[in-house]
Amino acid sequence: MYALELEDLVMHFGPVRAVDGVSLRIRKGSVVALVGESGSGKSTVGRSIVRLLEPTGGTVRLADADITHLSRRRLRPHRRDVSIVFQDPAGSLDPRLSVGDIVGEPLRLMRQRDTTGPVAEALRRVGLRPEVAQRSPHELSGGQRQRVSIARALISSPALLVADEPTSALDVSVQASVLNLLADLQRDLGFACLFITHDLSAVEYLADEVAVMYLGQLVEQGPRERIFGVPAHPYTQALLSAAPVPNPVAQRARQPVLLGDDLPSPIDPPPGCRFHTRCPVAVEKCRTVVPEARVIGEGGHQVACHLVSDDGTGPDVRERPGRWGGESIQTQSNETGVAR
Ligand SMILES: Nc1ncnc2c1ncn2[C@@H]1O[C@H](COP(=O)(O)OP(=O)(O)OP(=O)(O)O)[C@@H](O)[C@H]1O
Repeated sequence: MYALELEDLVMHFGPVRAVDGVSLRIRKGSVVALVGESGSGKSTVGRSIVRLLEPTGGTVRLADADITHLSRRRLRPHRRDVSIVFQDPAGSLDPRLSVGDIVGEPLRLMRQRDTTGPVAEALRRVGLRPEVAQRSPHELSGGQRQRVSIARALISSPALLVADEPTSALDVSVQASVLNLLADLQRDLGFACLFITHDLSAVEYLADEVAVMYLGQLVEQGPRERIFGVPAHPYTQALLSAAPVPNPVAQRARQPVLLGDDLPSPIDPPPGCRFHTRCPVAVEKCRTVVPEARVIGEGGHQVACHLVSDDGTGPDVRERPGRWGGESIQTQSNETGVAR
């Protein structure tokens, strides 16, 4: 039933607690977006799933197989279960190889000898002509290179694709076409996808579910309509308030909640709720007690916040636009969480 199950995933780099207890499931054929600001640990989750990293703790299960600590050799049979597309196609494609060799490599690693036909088909699927197989990746544009990495990722028909900011290094003019391509391929081929992104409009367009990450942990997850319609966590609300909307009139009327300060260091995360140092509505409990994730609504909508009640009601920080964070919290919020 699930293409991916993460249970309490932990990934530390020495003292850096990049990922600190992430539990997430992706149903076969569904798209889950992983959002959160830069440095929250999204790429580290992605790299752990494809086992470019060996997790410090927890479990990674692909199509029912626990791959958390498998050796390179024992991972080989699971290559068909998952592929990854990186942000920067220039950095992820070996310039010494032809496009054909790059796209066909996953099949060769699975001991398939003649890859010409599948490579041509994979290129066609991503909108490139078969002749591109003879070219070198550096002769291609950024958008074409990203199509090559998508062709390579999908040639083995993986059950799960991890797409790590697949369009954010591209020229704005080609971002939409690559995003459309991914959406079409996902619909036609039916793979599940973990879509890591900053771009909330892309999330609304592509994702079935959304998981919101803050400083190594998930603060909220659930169906897309719930996350966009009734976001419960103050961090999710702040993220949504700052995202651009397509309508320029609505855009001008919007007043974002600006989170002051930078993301705290994952070396020494704040005690209690990790978001409390920047939260406009934090109360004393938030500074000391770690909030557990609880289901608050349909579709498994979960949130980890003391201030949200079991039926999902709670403060909406979008009613308090402006700049928040750092010392301002100490003086602007009181014990009931109401700003003075
Ligand atoms: N190999 C590493 N060694 C030490 N620290 C690392 C390593 N990789 C990532 N980190 C740290 O882990 C934290 C999470 O990084 P990660 O790249 O996963 O975040 P992210 O949410 O994907 O950010 P971005 O959107 O900028 O890619 C950051 O503080 C980062 O500096």
